[in-house]
Amino acid sequence: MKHKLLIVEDENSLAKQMKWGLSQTYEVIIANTVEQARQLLETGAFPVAVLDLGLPPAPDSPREGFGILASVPTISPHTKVIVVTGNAEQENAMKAIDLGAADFCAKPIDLEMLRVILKRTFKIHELEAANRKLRQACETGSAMCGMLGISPAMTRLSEVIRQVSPTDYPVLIRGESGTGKEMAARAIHLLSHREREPMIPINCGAIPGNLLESELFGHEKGAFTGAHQRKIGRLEQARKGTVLLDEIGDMPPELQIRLLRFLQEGTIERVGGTEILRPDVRIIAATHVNLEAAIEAGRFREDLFYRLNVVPVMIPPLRERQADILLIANHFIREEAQKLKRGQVRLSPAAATALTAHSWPGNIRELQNCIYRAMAISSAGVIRPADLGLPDVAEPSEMPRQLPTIKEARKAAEHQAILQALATTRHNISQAAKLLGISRPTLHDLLKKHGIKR
Ligand SMILES: Nc1ncnc2c1ncn2[C@@H]1O[C@H](COP(=O)(O)OP(=O)(O)OP(=O)(O)O)[C@@H](O)[C@H]1O
Repeated sequence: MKHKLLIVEDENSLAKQMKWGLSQTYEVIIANTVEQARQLLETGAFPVAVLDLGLPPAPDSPREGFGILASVPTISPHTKVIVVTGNAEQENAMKAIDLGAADFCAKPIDLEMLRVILKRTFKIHELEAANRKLRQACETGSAMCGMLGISPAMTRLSEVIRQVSPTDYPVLIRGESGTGKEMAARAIHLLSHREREPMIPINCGAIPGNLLESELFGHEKGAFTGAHQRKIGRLEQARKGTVLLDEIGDMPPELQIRLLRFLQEGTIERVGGTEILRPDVRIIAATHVNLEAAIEAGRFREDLFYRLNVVPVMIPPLRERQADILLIANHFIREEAQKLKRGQVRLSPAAATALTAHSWPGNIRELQNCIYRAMAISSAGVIRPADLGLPDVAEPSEMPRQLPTIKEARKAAEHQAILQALATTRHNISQAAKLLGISRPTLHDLLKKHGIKR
């Protein structure tokens, strides 16, 4: 389904040209007047709007455009606005950004440029929508901003996240691939005072060094060949929000110096610019590599490491939080069943055992893929070990590093058995009690003892 795009433009020929150029990607709707624009925005159906500032009755001044822009937070708070300005109206563009526009595009419109800006703006809208969803999950208290987990390791992690969120300190999140580092960063953002502003993630390993520089810090028009327009970098764009620097270990050395300067002095300059800017953003960095080894090898600056590592947050691998496996697996099953419009789907007891016995080298992402695959091939609403691609009975691949005491082992086994029974019976207490060979009241007592919520 195409995203809806509102274009507010009184010049018919220009409106038609934009519609013609963008209709393949977006469902374009044109408003020629301020009144039409307001009515369409009030429907709340547009993630993004392109707004010409000069509109009748005053087409030669930005007055009407600024008027609409200022009312967007009230009439359609989630719509991102890209303003269109005359070529010589840099000042209006900056004022529009100040009033809350997401970006700007100069006339005459370069459709290629507009496409790039639109793609980015729709992406930001999408990220913010995901943030809102998670915030709702936080508010309902069903999970730590979507982060499910009942294992002791997750309980400790939740505490650290709650402590660090309200501070403005940089945070370094470490953990293996797929353990939930980005999710933890979102939780920190959502529980901070910056929650209503965007959290913008950048994968430092996926963008070549020179592009990463202007992506992060922005550039001025003419800063290098191909820099046709000023570009606002992510640090500026995130205003009052959070920037997540994912795979920070892959950041090139020259950018490490610029980032260090920002962390020390709070200032940046756009590439090719001289203006000193002070973006108000919080930095969260994440890595799955051993940064100490990268420092040793001369690939990562030690001074930057200490600046970023003010609060270290470690996400334990899934194999160290066995109690979470069935909880998270069942969550993915429910989510996927809803998406695929399937009725109830459950794990067979053997599948539940196979899931908990597997060592999950790819962590939660591997578990997620495994469940999605199983949902695609399983039939009759039951997932069996073969659907998961797991052996019927799997031995743990590693010796535990630290042996639990008998008391701890009993408690963990009890906890695990209860979770399995609940997962198998889809939380039917009578059936779960029967499976466990205990009475319903005893099971209720045990649920309370283990802090397991229905
Ligand atoms: N505790 C959790 N509860 C539910 N879902 C989770 C949890 N942790 C992670 N996920 C889900 O697992 C997937 C991987 O998480 P995420 O992208 O945050 O991991 P990551 O460590 O940042 O991965 P990578 O190192 O590959 O960037 C996502 O789909 C996320 O929603």
